[in-house]
Amino acid sequence: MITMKDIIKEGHPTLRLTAEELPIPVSPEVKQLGKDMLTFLINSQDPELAEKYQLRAGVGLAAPQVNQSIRMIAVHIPGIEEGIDEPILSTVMINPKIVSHSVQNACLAEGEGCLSVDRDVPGYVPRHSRVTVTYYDLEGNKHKKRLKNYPAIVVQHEIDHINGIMFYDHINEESPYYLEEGMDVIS
Ligand SMILES: O=CN(O)CCNC(=O)c1cccc(Cl)c1Cl
Ligand code: NI
Repeated sequence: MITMKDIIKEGHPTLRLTAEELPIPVSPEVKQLGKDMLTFLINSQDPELAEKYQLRAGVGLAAPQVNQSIRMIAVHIPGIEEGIDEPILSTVMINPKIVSHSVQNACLAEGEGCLSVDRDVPGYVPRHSRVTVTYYDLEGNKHKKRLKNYPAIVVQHEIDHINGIMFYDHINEESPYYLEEGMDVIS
């Protein structure tokens, strides 16, 4: 199982690489890694397991964060009523690609955090408010999803990772809470 010791931290060169596209269908090893990444997220959101294995909670994870420079991400975004209803989005995306996006930008009111960054980096992270993403699942099926709000933000954070981008690269250095015209602040 993936635990915090498997997650590389900022300064590790792999986090700044552009990850390799994967041939479809993926190998059994890549399939297993994808499943392990999703399981990590589910475990990290379970208070008992998180405590037991000292996991920091995450709603997304990208393969480069476990030192695999391949274009695979996992997202597990719980429903509002934690544990009661279906997660909003729970899947592994292979070769995810933003094929279109809104002109409008959005950011999370609380900013963003990253398991590969052991420090708080305050500030708004401007991203596309809405995205259309194509990707392959672990079985090799192609999908196209239109995302908005929190799921759209999380998927963009993960796709950044496979392109060697960290969330704080987007924060305005002079004025971290600068709000661009028309920016949607998501809370
Ligand atoms: O790349 C994934 N991580 O680093 C996992 C930890 N961060 C989060 O779960 C997280 C927290 C806040 C906003 C966003 Cl967008 C994300 Cl993604
Ligand atoms: Ni991250």
